[in-house]
Amino acid sequence: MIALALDLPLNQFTSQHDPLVENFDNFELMHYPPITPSSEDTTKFRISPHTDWGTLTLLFQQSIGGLQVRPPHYTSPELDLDDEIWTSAPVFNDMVLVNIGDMLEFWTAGALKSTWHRVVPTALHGCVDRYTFAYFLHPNKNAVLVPIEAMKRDGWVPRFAGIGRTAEEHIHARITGVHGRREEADKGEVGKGVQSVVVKEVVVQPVCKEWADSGRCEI
Ligand SMILES: O=C(O)CCC(=O)C(=O)O
Ligand SMILES: [Fe+2]
Repeated sequence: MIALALDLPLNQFTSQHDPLVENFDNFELMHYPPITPSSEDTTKFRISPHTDWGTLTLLFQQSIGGLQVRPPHYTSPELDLDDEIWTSAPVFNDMVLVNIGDMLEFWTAGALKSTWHRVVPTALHGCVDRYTFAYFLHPNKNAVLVPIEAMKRDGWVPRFAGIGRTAEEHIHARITGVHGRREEADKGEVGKGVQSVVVKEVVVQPVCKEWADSGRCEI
């Protein structure tokens, strides 16, 4: 459908996602324990701003909320994540939320943007466990990350230094960005996993008396 929408050959992307070729697809179950009133985490991101590394991410969420997205108007690798207006993503228990990842941004020369997103604490995070299922769809690990000929355009500034790298090289670069030494990482790659940034405007409010007393409450 994405190929169709972009007027590209219908196998443009499916050919890069061959089930017989090794890839980095993974399926994660994430658990965010309730935040207790005394917890320092009440002022921090639950997941700091990042983009996903693959082609698409399918998110199966509960109605707890907390996921926010950044409007996709950036053009420069010099991102200022602090001055942005973030929009809360709607949560529908019976729907799948689809995020565009880095690979599609590479291939479409930024016409499709890898969605910046983060998870912030909301009042409900003080009361209940938050669970998310995420399916991270990745291309063949030897897929090459260059803009598709028909999508090339002047003026596109790639966020990553790695135009022409393979999907596997991109994943390794991003892992280094998150877990490795910062000076070895591309600028755009520092993000997910960096838990030390404080969100000053977000305060978790107790939504029920029990929570204020015990740190847990019944919904
Ligand atoms: O838990 C969520 O809602 C988002 C998780 C996420 O962005 C990720 O794991 O990449
Ligand atoms: Fe993500």
